[in-house]
Amino acid sequence: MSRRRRIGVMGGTFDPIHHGHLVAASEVQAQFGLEQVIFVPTGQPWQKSHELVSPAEDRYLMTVVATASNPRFSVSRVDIDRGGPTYTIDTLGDLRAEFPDAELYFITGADALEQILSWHRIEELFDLAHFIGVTRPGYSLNGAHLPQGTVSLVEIPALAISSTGCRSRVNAGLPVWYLVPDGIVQYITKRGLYRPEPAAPAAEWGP
Ligand SMILES: Nc1ncnc2c1ncn2[C@@H]1O[C@H](COP(=O)(O)OP(=O)(O)OP(=O)(O)O)[C@@H](O)[C@H]1O
Ligand SMILES: O=C(O)c1ccc[n+]([C@@H]2O[C@H](COP(=O)([O-])O)[C@@H](O)[C@H]2O)c1
Repeated sequence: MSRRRRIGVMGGTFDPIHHGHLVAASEVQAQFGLEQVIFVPTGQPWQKSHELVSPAEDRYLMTVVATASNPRFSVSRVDIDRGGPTYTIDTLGDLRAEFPDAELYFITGADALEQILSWHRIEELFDLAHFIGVTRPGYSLNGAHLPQGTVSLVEIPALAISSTGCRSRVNAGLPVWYLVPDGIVQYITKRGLYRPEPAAPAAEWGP
């Protein structure tokens, strides 16, 4: 009997996307034999409403640039195009409609997994996808608070990189080479992201 297609979903704010995200997706892809991993940049991440988040189009384009070289990676606009606050229940609903014959594997770092019970309509989420928690330096990986059988815990190479750290470094004039892919360093510079002065709105982009 043939196995159902397995598709990974890597949701994130990706402000900016960094090698921690890419290694997590790559490791889970390999360990679970996923046909592809779809990166899904958030629209408005409602639990970060107190934080200044870069325009969705910048985060989307950085995600496209960072994943372009891996044939098993792709990027979805579902959360951005839906508009409003992003809830994973909607992300998974849209992706299930797009891939009705696939099993979905939603990838989260240990920090996100700790908070998952605060997510919107959490009790329904576990019916839509299998959850994979990956190790992240500074956080302990534990699924004891979650219903049995809903989450797999996976050890990945430890990369102590965060988007917050990358933004702070750019803001302080420090390099982010090798923390993010080369194209992302160039994108950040070109768009003036994370500098003390705000970036121009996407509508004002010139050639
Ligand atoms: N270094 C890392 N190792 C493992 N997982 C990570 C790492 N960085 C982020 N993740 C996971 O990737 C997903 C998306 O993360 P997100 O885009 O919020 O990045 P972040 O670095 O946590 O950002 P910020 O510092 O702005 O909160 C989350 O599930 C998060 O736990
Ligand atoms: O559904 C929710 O209520 C919910 C709350 C917080 C985070 N999430 C999702 O978790 C993923 C990582 O989010 P973040 O904020 O750590 O970048 C991303 O896909 C978010 O949409 C989802």
